[in-house]
Amino acid sequence: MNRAGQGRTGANRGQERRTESGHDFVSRRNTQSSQSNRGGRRRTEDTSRRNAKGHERNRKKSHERDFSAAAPSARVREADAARLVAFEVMQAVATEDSYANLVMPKSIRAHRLDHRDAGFATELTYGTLRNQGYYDSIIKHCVDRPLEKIDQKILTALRLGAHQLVAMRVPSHAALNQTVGLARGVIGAGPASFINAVLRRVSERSAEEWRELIESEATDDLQKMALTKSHPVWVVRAFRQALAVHGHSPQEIDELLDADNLAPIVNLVELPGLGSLDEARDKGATDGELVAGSALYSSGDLGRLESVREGTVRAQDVGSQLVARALAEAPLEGSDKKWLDLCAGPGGKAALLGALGAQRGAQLVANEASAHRAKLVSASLRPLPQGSYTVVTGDGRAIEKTVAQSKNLPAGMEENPRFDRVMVDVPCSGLGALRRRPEARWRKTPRDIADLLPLQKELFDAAASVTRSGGLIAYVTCSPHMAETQNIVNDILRDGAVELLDSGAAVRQVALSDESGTSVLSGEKDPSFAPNDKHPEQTTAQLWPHVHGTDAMFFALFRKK
Ligand SMILES: C[S@@+](CC[C@H](N)C(=O)[O-])C[C@H]1O[C@@H](n2cnc3c(N)ncnc32)[C@H](O)[C@@H]1O
Repeated sequence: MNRAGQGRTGANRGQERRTESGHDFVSRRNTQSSQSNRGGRRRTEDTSRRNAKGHERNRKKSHERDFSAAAPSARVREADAARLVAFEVMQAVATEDSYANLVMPKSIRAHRLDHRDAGFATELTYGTLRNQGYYDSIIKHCVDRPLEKIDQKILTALRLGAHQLVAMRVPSHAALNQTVGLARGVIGAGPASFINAVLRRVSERSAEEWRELIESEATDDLQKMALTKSHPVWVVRAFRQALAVHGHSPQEIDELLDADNLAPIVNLVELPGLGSLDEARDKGATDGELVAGSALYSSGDLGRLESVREGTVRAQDVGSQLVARALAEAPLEGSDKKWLDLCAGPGGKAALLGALGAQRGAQLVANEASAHRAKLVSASLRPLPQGSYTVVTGDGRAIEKTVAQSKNLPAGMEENPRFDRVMVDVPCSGLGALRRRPEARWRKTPRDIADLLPLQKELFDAAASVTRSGGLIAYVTCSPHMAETQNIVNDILRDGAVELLDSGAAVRQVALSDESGTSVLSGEKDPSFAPNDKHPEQTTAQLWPHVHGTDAMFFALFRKK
């Protein structure tokens, strides 16, 4: 006789587990569907329940739900692996200052998540990190104490639960039971019942009702935007100012913040002369629309591409590709054999620069202050021809000394090196890469930016001091914050050692062209801005996630006098 549950296949069992755990999800917040969802009341009008295929059936109203009706013996007592990964990564970010994008792949591997569960864990982690400020505003309504008084692990579980309830199409019972199960497994029974009570309160309002409530609490438009788009107020203010300064309407701030809250598609670059995107194309990659040699890849694990494993094809934001190419291709009179990347770690731009240089017989010195990151630069440059590059470790402000003491410079560079092209991609706030490093917005403060400014200027000065007369220097930051961009440029120009070139033209020139031969970065997509009426040809260039689909990369190209 067949007893219930007997005779199920492994596949059946997997399917069942997924349905219980709610891993058949669709992200709701910050997507087209979330916007169209706004009009609908999830709780009060929607009385159906989703099955594994996403069809809604017999969904009960919130007060009819039986979240805790399960007998104690049937309650989830353990974390499912995907939520455990999300919890671990969130904790590492909160307590160890870790970067989610570095911890996530390791945790996914350690817990052996399959492709689908890895997707769930990634969406859960990144979505929660992006919208953390918004979820905290919601959680504040559901607890009886300030959030600072809540243990970090409990807060992490609450944020994860809030994201599932408010923004993912995880059935509410699964979001609640599984998150409480996670808490029971990794925090303890007492905290789990607190989390259960708080998340039940979260689930009593629809996503739309929460949005209306949180918006109604804002004291002005800026705060409203900061609350609902989940960015700190000071960041919203800085972005709005940067948009205006770069010739955009401050109204675009809405689109910019939305773009920051969307996961970027992975961009690939083939190292010129060394790699080919053909393998990636065979696996579904499509050619990039902004720059040659790039492709968009959304077919999962990059490690399955041999070209990626060998390092000749790499994941790299298109903004980074554009600025590296813009420096490499900008017109230069005279010698063009010695190139320098002053702040090279982990080596993304250095690899592209080095490959472009090697095609023209130029040699690259890649410097990095941190020994650990210098190793990453060496790994990144390994596919380049031997003798075409050297990695050195030292404070960029002492580059002259570092180069003079280096034992393994490319031949011909030993004595009094003066460089022809120099990249200064300064350490910065990273506010331009919030799509990829969602936690940075909560971690950085205006004070951090103020602390970086002297270093940024000093690194540029050191770069200029080892550039030959007539040589080119690119000042690059992955931030649109005025203090790190335009203000530094003004400081640099005040010293008079360099002149600003048409940086926008340099970027436009390396972008793809349409059928009529016009750069795709013209018109509304032109990244350049002329700050000076007397010299309109002297421009800086700012890329934007909502306009170009890139990181908010800033580029200013100078010529040494
Ligand atoms: C924005 S990242 C560079 C990114 C790199 N260009 C790439 O595309 O992969 C800045 C780098 O500067 C390094 N750095 C920080 N302080 C430095 C200093 N005083 N001298 C040289 N490099 C420094 C950081 O360790 C970091 O690796």
